[in-house]
Amino acid sequence: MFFSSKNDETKPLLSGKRGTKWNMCRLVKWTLIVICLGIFFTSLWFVISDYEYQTVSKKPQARHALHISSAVTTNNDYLKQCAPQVKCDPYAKYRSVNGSCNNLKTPTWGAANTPFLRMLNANFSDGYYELRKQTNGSALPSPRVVNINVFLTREKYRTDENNVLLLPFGQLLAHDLSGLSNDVPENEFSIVTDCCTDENARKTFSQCQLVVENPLDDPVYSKHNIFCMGLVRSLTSRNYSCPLYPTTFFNENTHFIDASNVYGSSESVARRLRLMEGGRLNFSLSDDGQMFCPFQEKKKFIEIERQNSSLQYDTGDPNNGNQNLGILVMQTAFLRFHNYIAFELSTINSHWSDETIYQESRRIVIGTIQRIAYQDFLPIIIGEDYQEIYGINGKNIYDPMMDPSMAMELTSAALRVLHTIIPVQLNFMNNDYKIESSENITDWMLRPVLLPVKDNFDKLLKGFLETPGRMVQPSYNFYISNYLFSFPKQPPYTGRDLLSLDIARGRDVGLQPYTKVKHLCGLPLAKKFEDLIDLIHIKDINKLKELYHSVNDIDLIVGLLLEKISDGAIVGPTTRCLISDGFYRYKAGDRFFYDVQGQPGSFTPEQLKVIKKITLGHVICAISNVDHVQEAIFKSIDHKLFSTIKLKCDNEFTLDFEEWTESNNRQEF
Ligand code: HEM
Ligand SMILES: [Ca+2]
Repeated sequence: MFFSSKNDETKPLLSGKRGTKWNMCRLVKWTLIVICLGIFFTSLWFVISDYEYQTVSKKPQARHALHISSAVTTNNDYLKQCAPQVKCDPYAKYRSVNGSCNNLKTPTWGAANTPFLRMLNANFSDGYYELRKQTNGSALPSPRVVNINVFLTREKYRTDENNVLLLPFGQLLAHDLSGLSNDVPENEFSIVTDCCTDENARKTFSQCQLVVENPLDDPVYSKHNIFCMGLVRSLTSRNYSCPLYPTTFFNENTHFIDASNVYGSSESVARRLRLMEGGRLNFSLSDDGQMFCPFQEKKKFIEIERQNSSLQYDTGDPNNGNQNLGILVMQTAFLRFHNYIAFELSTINSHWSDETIYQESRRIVIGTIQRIAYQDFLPIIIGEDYQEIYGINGKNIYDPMMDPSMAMELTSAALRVLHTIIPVQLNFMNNDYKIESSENITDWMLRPVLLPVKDNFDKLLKGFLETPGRMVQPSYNFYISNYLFSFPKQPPYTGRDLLSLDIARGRDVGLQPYTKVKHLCGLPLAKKFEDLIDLIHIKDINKLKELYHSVNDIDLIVGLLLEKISDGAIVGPTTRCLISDGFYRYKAGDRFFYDVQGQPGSFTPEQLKVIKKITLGHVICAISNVDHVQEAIFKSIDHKLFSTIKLKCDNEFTLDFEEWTESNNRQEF
């Protein structure tokens, strides 16, 4: 209205070159015009200032000097060439299962089956897909040789102030944020090919380019005449009918922290995992009636059949849910927690539909995981002070300009630095703090058969809480460095080396070498090996000199593992920089983040207060028979010395969902 009247009124003024004769009529007319203009400009001022206020709050948050940004020009190619048209409901209260429509302007941002973000351009020797070479054109050293010479023999058997629980929670988080599958070579009869044993495979299948050569003097494998580790390359966007240049990799899981490994990253998986009754998730019962993820028939496992168990669980993360007993305990814990909340909510609101209970419970579970991730987990990894300075702790920092995608450098290198905390064994402990047994993690990979037996779930949880974790150090434990996924009913040395795998994966996805990423993080550029002295010990620099042609050839994860640990953190500065960047973006780029206000999916302020109080201790108390937990849930506390620090579940960790009562008129459904 206002603008159209403005247009009408201003027309004569703009084209006003007619002769003037001042009369009463004109005076009245001009007085009116002046008044109108006054009103117009005053209103315009208010509109502009309000608009400015709104746009300021919608602009990217003032980024701190520590923040980094992607320097890649091809990140948006997917949007231009392959992204589907997605229609979003801006008023939807619940996040979609596949993560789309979180960002209303770029609906595919953060959705499952969309590309990982690159912080630096891909580094392939042909610019497209071939593995990186050294700067002098020669092949990079075998990842196994790098492990043997730099890391393998320096393991320290020291324990940490953090407990083992940090590990499975960290892994749960890692696989919530990221999923990249192997591109398994199959022959024309769909039979999986082993790149090591099949002579022709290495020539025929490009996927086999990643096989690792074990040296003749390998301390473990050579004794058994094993000179090849059959690693394969990852699925690329081409497998999703999206040919991008250079080769681009898709995240199969939603990039957000949204418990996608509990609920699935697609509608079909989410539907399969639901009971469709009482808002609950589907489950199976063990012989003595305990709840577990649904049992599923042994399924055809990728690569070679390495699972020797008929039992597998169905989870939202088909690739990793059964990987080891630790992550399975977490999968089970959050499945139970969902069903616990669903039961509580259905008791309070007996008229709610299955859908409402499911979505509301899911929203609480996701909020809980996010809260634990940012309040309890992350400060241990990057340091409390740094997290604060970086701006990660800011409240309600949603920024629609923020790309929430997982970075390739983070998932294929920096987050994997936490593989150093994997211990050899997991302890089964009873409520009297007695270790009843211990099992090697590597003996039970993809074999979850131990979990539903007797009280093993509770005993594992208690063991996680009470066992000091492995001290972070530049070396993976010996078992995980040699015996990962050994063949069923075969000796452990038929397994692989996780560190070789991590180095190889970095090359597979085209990561830039360590020095370039370090520089992106604002740290000094290195021209010669000696320039690394600020962060890497001279002894290690000398070892690297023997392996790599130039300082600018060092694999990213190799440099990250060798960096001196930063104050207050358990990782070095480049790892910290990449993790901080990621976790800032997964928060600021998530419209459904639990503390975001003013969105259709926001918790009420009263509900938010409840969410902010739910710790992993509450979750453990709600879903297990563990009866005491410590408030600092990831800290290892000697129960003999500090028995009073352990709090009783019944007294201290009760949950109350009264704020979700519909009759409170706080909710509209
Ligand atoms: C017992 C504990 C763990 C084991 C046995 C384990 C093992 C593995 C294996 C075998 C892979 C696949 C490697 C590849 O093919 O490239 C992997 C990937 C990965 N791991 Fe771990 N891991 C563990 C814990 C953790 C933890 C605590 C973190 C970090 C908090 C972590 C972060 C990652 C990440 C980010 C990936 C890449 C995920 C993807 O995109 O698919 N892992 N891990
Ligand atoms: Ca996710």
